[in-house]
Amino acid sequence: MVAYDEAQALLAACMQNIPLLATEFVSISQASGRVLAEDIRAVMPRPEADISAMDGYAFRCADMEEAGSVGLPLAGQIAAGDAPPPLGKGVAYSILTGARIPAGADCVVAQERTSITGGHVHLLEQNARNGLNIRRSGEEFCKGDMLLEHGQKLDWRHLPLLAHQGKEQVSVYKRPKICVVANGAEFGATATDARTELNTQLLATMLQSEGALVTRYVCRSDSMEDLHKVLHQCAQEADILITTGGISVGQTDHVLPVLRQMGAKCLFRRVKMRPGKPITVMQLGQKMVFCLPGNPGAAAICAQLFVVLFLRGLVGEKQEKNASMLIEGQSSFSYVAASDTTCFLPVSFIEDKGENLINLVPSVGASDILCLTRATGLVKISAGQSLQAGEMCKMIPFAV
Ligand SMILES: Nc1nc2c(c(=O)[nH]1)N[C@H]1C(S)=C(S)[C@@H](COP(=O)(O)OP(=O)(O)OC[C@H]3O[C@@H](n4cnc5c(N)ncnc54)[C@H](O)[C@@H]3O)O[C@H]1N2
Ligand code: MOO
Repeated sequence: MVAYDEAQALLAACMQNIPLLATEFVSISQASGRVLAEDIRAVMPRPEADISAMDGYAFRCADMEEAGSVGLPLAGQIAAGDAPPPLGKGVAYSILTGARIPAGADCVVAQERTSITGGHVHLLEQNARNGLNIRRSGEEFCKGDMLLEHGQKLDWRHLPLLAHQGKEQVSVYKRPKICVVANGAEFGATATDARTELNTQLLATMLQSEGALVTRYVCRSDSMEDLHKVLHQCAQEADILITTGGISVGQTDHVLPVLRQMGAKCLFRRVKMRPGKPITVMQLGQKMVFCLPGNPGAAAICAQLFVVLFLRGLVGEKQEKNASMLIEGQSSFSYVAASDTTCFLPVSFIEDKGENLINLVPSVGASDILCLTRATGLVKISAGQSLQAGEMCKMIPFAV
C-alpha cells in the first residue's frame, strides 16, 4: 500500500520509460479532439496584406487635404478578393471591409462619415489621418510566428488557424487502443440478484473524450477461466488495459491473480486514498494495466486521477494549455482527512455575487453515481490535512 503522492510519482517515473505514441496525418476536418504532434509556425501572415477595416473610401490624406471642399473623384471600386491597381494621383476608390488597400492609399474613411456629390467623395468631418481604418499585414501574426505547439489538443478554436495556413493535413498522435474490462456474476443474465453493468460505459466515454479508441468487455461470471480468456484477448488487441472490479479481497476477486498468471508485474498495489483504495497498477510487458475498483464512483475518480493523466502524458499533451487547470474558490465546508488517507471530495463550483464558492456535493460513498452529475470536480485533502469553511481551496475540474 502506497501514499497517493507516491503512487503518482511511481506512475510518472514509469512514464519516463514509455515512448510517446506513434503519429499519423489526418485531414483537418478530422483533427478536432486529437493532439498535435508538430509545431505550427506561420507560413503566411494575417492579415495577408494591408486591408480595409471598414466599408468606405480609400485615398491619400494629402490629396484630400489639397482637394478641400471639392472632394476627390471616385475612380473605382475594390471588393474583398480583388487585387486593386495602384491609386492614381488625386482620386479615391470605394472599398469594402476586408478588401486590399491599393498601393498609394494611406487612409480609409467609413462610408457614413462621407457624402457623395457629383461623383466626388467629401468628408463630413476632418478626421482623415494616415493609417485610419487600415489593418496592416502581419498585425495579428507575422510569417514565422509560432501559432500552435506540439502537444496541443485541438478543438474548434484551432482549426481556423490551420485552415488559414493552408494545412490540409496535420500530424497528430495515434489514438491509444484501450480495452475496458468489467467482471462479476451479478451482471450475468441468470444472476438471481442481477445488477446493471455501469462502469465500462462510464470509463469508455471518459477515455474516448481523451482521444482513446475503446473496446468494452464484460466477463459476466466469477470464473477465473472466463476472466483469463477475456484478459488474454484484450492483451492481444490493446495498448492499455483497464479493469474494473474484482480487485479487493473477496473470494471472487480474480483480476489480480489472473494478471499475475499472465506475467503482469505490480507497479503499486492499493493506495492510501478514499475513494479508490484498492487501485492497483501493473505492467504486462510494455503495456500498462490499470486495475480500478468496482464501485462506480471510485472507478470514475481513479480513472480521472490516474488514467487520464497517463493518456495525456502518452501524447505529450501540454496540461497548462488544456482544460485541466485547478480552479480556486472559497470552501463552504469543513473536512478533516484521516492521518493516513488522502481524500477526494466531489464538489461543485459556483459563482455567487462575485464570490467563487466551492460546495461539497453530498455523497454516501464510493458506489454513488448521482453525486458525479452534481459535481464539477474534486477537492483533494491530503492525508492528515484539514480544510475549514471559509478557507480558499482548489478544485480539480473533471476531465469531460
Ligand atoms: N474486506 C474488504 N472489503 C472491501 C475492501 C477492503 O479493503 N477490504 N475495499 C472496499 C473498497 S474501498 C472497494 S472500492 C470495493 C472494491 O472492490 P472490487 O474492486 O473488488 O469491486 P467488486 O467487489 O467487484 O465490486 C464492488 C461493487 O461495485 C459493483 N460493481 C463492480 N463492477 C461494476 C460495474 N462494472 N458496473 C457497476 N457496478 C459494478 C459491484 O456490483 C459491487 O457492488 O471493495 C470494498 N470491499
Ligand atoms: O475506495 Mo472504495 O473505492 O471506497 O469504494
